[in-house]
Amino acid sequence: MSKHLIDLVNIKKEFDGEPILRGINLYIRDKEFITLLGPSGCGKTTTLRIIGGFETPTSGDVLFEGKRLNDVPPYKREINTVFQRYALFPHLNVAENIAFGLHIRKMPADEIARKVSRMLELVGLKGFENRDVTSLSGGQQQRVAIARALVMEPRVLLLDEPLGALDLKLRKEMQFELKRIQQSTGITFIYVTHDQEEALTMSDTIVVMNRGHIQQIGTPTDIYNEPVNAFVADFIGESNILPGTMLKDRLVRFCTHDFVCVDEGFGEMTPVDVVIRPEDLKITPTEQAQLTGIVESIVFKGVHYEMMVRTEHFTFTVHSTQCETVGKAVGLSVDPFDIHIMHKSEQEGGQMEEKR
Ligand SMILES: Nc1ncnc2c1ncn2[C@@H]1O[C@H](COP(=O)(O)OP(=O)(O)OP(=O)(O)O)[C@@H](O)[C@H]1O
Repeated sequence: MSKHLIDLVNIKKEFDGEPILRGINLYIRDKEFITLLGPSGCGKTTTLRIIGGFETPTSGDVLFEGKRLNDVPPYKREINTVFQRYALFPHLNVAENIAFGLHIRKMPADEIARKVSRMLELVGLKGFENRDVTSLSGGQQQRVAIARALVMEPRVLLLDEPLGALDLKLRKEMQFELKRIQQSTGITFIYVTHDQEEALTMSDTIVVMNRGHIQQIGTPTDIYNEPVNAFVADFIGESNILPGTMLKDRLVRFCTHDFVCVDEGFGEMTPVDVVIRPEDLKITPTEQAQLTGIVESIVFKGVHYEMMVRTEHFTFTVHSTQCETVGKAVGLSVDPFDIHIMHKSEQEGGQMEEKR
């Protein structure tokens, strides 16, 4: 999994003079599962459509194995797409839907039958070949749509929020299925979602986007544990983000106290964002704690309790398996390894870090 399959080189896109992509630089490796993740409107779908050839960039190049792809029409690209609203042909049964593209290619019938059968097995729909597609559940229909795209044996599959229309339980199942399908076929998957959990579960690489900029590229662990700025930290998981000042290496001040941290490389007296995940704050007896506060609210979240703890300068979100009581004075402690220091978030982006 090392070769660059696709390169996006300084891609810019404007709609009616409005910049939507502001210089996207990204390489995609052969056989990887890469996810474009970001809030609604950040430009994920536009990026995907440019890769698919459904949209032309205002400037910049799309390369496929080093060759410029800009002027190659979608049907000549070794790329296929699965959309959120899987447009299946309602008058064709499951097998006929999957076989459709192969018929267009005038493939011999026995070969088509073999490929369709393999696809039905791959997506877990063996025995459904003669079913009317309109009689299938949403998840089953989406499997047919995926099989229909995969049977064409593209090098790359583009998936634009393909699970968006499914309920939560089915989504989880399909996430697992898609990952398995991607691994067993070795096809490069470029996946678009605004759901951070989905991105963390499925991807080899996550590209976090905001307002037409890439904010960070990395593995799920990198992105979760080492977000480059407060935007990524906040978007990828709930976080406490506090204004702070770097006093000197490994000493940061926030909430008027000084804390030891492990991050370094910031100048003295640099204003920074201090990011602490809710699960990294430990409730401790007040006399031993670094910070003290009052529990303002408690919500049971299934696996943990989410508590808001108001200290003198900041209200922290704390996740704990132990339930406190509203109004109680508690202490909060945090390990130096769990204090993440970031340069002040540049909301317009520009800050991009690649770690892979
Ligand atoms: N054909 C178009 N004409 C004009 N504006 C467009 C066009 N396509 C997209 N846009 C605008 O570009 C911006 C980015 O859209 P895009 O669909 O790429 O975002 P996204 O990150 O995929 O969001 P979502 O998750 O909501 O689909 C939006 O503001 C959208 O309105």
